[in-house]
Amino acid sequence: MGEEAVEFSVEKVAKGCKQSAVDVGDKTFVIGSSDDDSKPPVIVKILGKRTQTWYCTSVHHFIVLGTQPTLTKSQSAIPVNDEKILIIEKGVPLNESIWFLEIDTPFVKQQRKIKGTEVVSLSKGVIGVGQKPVVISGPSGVGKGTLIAKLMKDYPSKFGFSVSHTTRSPREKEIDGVHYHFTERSKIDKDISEGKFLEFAHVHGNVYGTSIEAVESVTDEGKRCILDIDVQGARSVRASSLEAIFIFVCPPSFEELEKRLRARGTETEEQIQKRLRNARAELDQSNSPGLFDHLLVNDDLEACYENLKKLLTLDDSQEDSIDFYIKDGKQTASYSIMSKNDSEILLQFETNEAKNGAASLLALDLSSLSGGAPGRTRGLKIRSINSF
Ligand SMILES: Nc1ncnc2c1ncn2[C@@H]1O[C@H](COP(=O)(O)OP(=O)(O)OP(=O)(O)O)[C@@H](O)[C@H]1O
Ligand SMILES: Nc1nc2c(ncn2[C@@H]2O[C@H](COP(=O)(O)O)[C@@H](O)[C@H]2O)c(=O)[nH]1
Repeated sequence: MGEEAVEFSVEKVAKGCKQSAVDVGDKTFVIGSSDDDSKPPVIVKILGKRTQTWYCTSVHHFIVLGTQPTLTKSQSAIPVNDEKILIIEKGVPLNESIWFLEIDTPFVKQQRKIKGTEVVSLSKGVIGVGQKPVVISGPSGVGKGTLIAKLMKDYPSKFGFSVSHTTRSPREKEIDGVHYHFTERSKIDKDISEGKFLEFAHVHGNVYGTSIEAVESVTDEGKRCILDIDVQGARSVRASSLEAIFIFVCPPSFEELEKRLRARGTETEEQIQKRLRNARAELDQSNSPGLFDHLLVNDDLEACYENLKKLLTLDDSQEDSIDFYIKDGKQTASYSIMSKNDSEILLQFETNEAKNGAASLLALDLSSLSGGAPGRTRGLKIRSINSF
C-alpha cells in the first residue's frame, strides 16, 4: 500500500453530507459524497489501521472503479463479508439506493493485479431477477438487424437493444448512441483494459464490443436485453457469467446471403468479399456443441419473425421476481441499515413510520447476491417485516 500519510480532509466531502466508516480486517473504509463536479460523486478513503495511513483517490495508488451512485447527502454502510460493503443511499427511490463497495472480490483482486495498485469497485444492487438476455448471431446480411428492429418496434417496453461500441465508421443513416457507440480505437482499447466490456472481437477489420453498461442499462429499465453480436462475441458471452439465450440466424442459401448483402448497398466490393469469407466460417461454427440454443432460418422474413417470437415466448415463464413490496420502487424511500445476522441485513425506514405503503422494516437476503462489479449485483431478495 502507499507510503505517504495523507491528511483526511473533511472539506472534500460535500457540506452537510454524512460519511460512513466501516471496519473490515485491518482497514477502515470511509465513504462520503462529493459536491465537486469535477470529481466522482462518491469519495472513498481507506485508513490502514496498523500504519495509521490514509489512502485516497487524489493520491496515487488508489482507484475506485465501477458505476458511481447519484449524489446523496446521506448513506449508511455495513460489511457484508470480507469482500464487500453494503451501502444504502438515503433520499432516493429504493431501486436506486442499494450499492456495494467491493473491497476484495475476485474482480477487485484481478484489477489490483492488472493495475498494480490498490483498487475498490462500486456495484449497483438490483432487486429481483429479470428475463435472460437474448444473443442473436449470424453472418453479415442474414437479417439479424431487420428481425431485431421488428421486435423492438412491436414490443418497445419489453425489449431493449444493447448498443455496441465499434471502431467502424457510421453508415449514412446510423446514429451515434442508437445503432452503435462509434468510438476511437485507443478509447475502446483503454475501456477494454479497464474491464468495462462484457465481450469484444475483431470483426470484418474493425473492433466491436458490448460494454457491461450497454447490457446493464437495458436490464435496469426492466427490459429484456437483445445483443446483436458475431460468433466470437457469442462464444465470449457463453463463457461469461451472463446467462443468456443464444440464437443463430442462418440464410436459406449462401447465394441469397450474398444477394442481400449486395442489395443493402452499405459495403464496398472489397468489404462484401471479406464479409462473405467470414460468413462461411461463421456458418461452420453455428453447430459448435453447446454454443447456440436455437437455429433460425431467415428465408421468408415474416415466417422467421414468427419463429423468433415463439422462441422468446417459450422463455416467458421466467417472471420477474420483484417482491410486491418494492414493485413501486420509484417512490423515494429512505432506509438505513439497522442490523445484520448471518443471513440477512435489516433495513429500517428512516422515520420509523411506514410512508406511502413502504414497509417499516426490510430484510435483505445475503444468499441472494449474484454478479457484482464490474456489472451489477443482481437478484437481491428483499422481504418486508411489518411487525408494528
Ligand atoms: N427474409 C429476408 N428476405 C429478404 N431480404 C431480407 C430478409 N431479411 C433481411 N433482408 C434484407 O437483407 C439485408 C440485410 O439485412 P440486415 O441488415 O438486417 O442484416 P444483418 O444480419 O443485421 O447484417 P450485419 O450483421 O451486417 O449488420 C437488408 O437489406 C434487409 O432488408
Ligand atoms: N462481437 C461483437 N460483434 C458485434 C457487436 N456489434 C455488432 N457485432 C457484429 O458485427 C458484425 C458487423 O456488423 P455491422 O453493423 O458492421 O454490419 C455483425 O455480425 C454484428 O453482429 C459487438 O458488440 N460484439
